[in-house]
Amino acid sequence: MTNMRPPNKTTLLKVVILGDGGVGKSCLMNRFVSNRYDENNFHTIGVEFMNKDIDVDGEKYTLQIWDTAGQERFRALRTPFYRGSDVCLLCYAIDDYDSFRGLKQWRQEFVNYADVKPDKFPFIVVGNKNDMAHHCRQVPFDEVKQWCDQNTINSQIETSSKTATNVTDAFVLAVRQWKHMERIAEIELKQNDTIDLTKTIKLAHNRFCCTGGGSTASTSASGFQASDSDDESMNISSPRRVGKKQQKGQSLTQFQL
Ligand SMILES: Nc1nc2c(ncn2[C@@H]2O[C@H](COP(=O)(O)OP(=O)(O)OP(=O)(O)O)[C@@H](O)[C@H]2O)c(=O)[nH]1
Repeated sequence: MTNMRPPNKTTLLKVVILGDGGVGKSCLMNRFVSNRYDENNFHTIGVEFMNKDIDVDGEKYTLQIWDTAGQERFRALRTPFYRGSDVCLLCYAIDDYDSFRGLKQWRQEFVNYADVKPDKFPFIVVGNKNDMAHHCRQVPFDEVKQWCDQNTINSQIETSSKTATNVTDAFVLAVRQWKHMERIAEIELKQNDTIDLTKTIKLAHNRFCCTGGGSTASTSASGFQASDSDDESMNISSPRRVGKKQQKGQSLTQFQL
């Protein structure tokens, strides 16, 4: 829980950057981590990651930033790395309307492979290349805001990796948005703290908590929906669990108490 956080503790956050090829994801990461900008960047193949320590609102974070390949042909190489992310930056370039239109698909791909609930996960929408001349702009800021509102995303920023405008701010915003979602998750956990014995509980077949077909009432009396992900996500006090949902095609056993 964040309010029980020991002083000087560093929180590790996995931040994944998604968006069409060429919108400037690698440049954004390199500018933020190394303060470098390369006009002639190569396309990313698969994924790359870099760490960066940052203080936000008096707390220490290590951001593990995952830069992914935007080109469609690398889809199978990037998607396995979405799982376990804490924040997702959805990037477009302000001079490329198609890259903005593509955000819907990027968000969906992330939701599917990271296995999170879209309205409970911290997404940040980043419009890169805002150093471009006014006449080059294809994506109005207001239109992006409207899209964000419709998709329950409340963080949006324009950046330029070239001129280093708002780059750090984008990552600070990401941390703040993560923290905001954590607080909401904590509140929800507290509200759901009492066990409702009349409620139908779904448990995944293959979890250790319901071995033998899950017929024991005591396992399901814990009052939570089991996740199919790693053991860390089974920690009921972890707000991260709140974003989990059933995996595609997974069979469920219904337990009626
Ligand atoms: N004007 C301008 N150009 C930029 C900016 N950021 C990146 N670029 C240009 O866009 C090119 C592509 O940037 P990358 O960071 O490689 O793009 P990417 O999104 O990582 O592309 P993939 O690896 O294919 O997914 C760079 O080589 C730069 O020439 C920016 O802020 N402003």
